[in-house]
Amino acid sequence: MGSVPKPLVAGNWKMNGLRDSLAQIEKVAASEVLAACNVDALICVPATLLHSAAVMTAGTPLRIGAQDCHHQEGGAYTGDISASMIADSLGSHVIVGHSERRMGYREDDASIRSKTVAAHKSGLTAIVCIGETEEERLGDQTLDVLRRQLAGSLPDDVTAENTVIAYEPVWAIGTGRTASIADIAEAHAFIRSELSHRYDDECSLMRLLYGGSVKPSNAAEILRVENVNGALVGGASLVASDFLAICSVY
Ligand SMILES: O=C(CO)COP(=O)(O)O
Repeated sequence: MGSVPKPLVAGNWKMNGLRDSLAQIEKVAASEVLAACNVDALICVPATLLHSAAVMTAGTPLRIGAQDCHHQEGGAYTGDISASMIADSLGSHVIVGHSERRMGYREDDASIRSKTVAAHKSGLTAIVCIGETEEERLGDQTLDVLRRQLAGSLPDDVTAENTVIAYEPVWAIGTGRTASIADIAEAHAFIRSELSHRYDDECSLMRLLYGGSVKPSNAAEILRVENVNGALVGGASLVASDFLAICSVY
């Protein structure tokens, strides 16, 4: 049985950041704090900044990724970008199935699965997001939702290198509310067990990130939970010092 890969702290800038925000990327990439951490660090920027950020961070420990991709390589899909465009812009990862896209663009598990396949075909690591709404949690449906999203969003041939799962309870995103430590532990143990039913030992060790109001003040407690192998960080990833403080838990 292999060992769990190095933890990953991934930032998701969402629809934030103009060219002058690249200064934050530069600070993170050049930081001695980051060089001293035992962590993989990644920031998923808007498509407009992807290539500049990737060029700026070449040769540093910081990787650059995108926030969504189309499932097709190319074609008549106005406004979309493909996984091969992300790879061509030197991005290494892409987030798929974020709840803001599941809800805002009605993306379903099948379309997220095709995006994951497209990401892998272009050599990208897919960060596949899952998570329950507040209504589903209150209705005691959390584990059913996670089981359904995992089953539907993941292809059969994933590996621990090309796929990362991000558990983001929808009600904890951007709200300042985090799930309780017990709830995070339960969800992550459940996800790990679902993976181990479906995949071989090596693969079921893929990284599981927690996301939802992670910030410097709560990161240490959350990242210490068993089966939490890193974080997907929204708001706190926009400021280099906050992002670095989260990375430095490792
Ligand atoms: O959605 C998130 C990351 O993908 C979490 O966002 P916040 O950290 O701002 O709550």
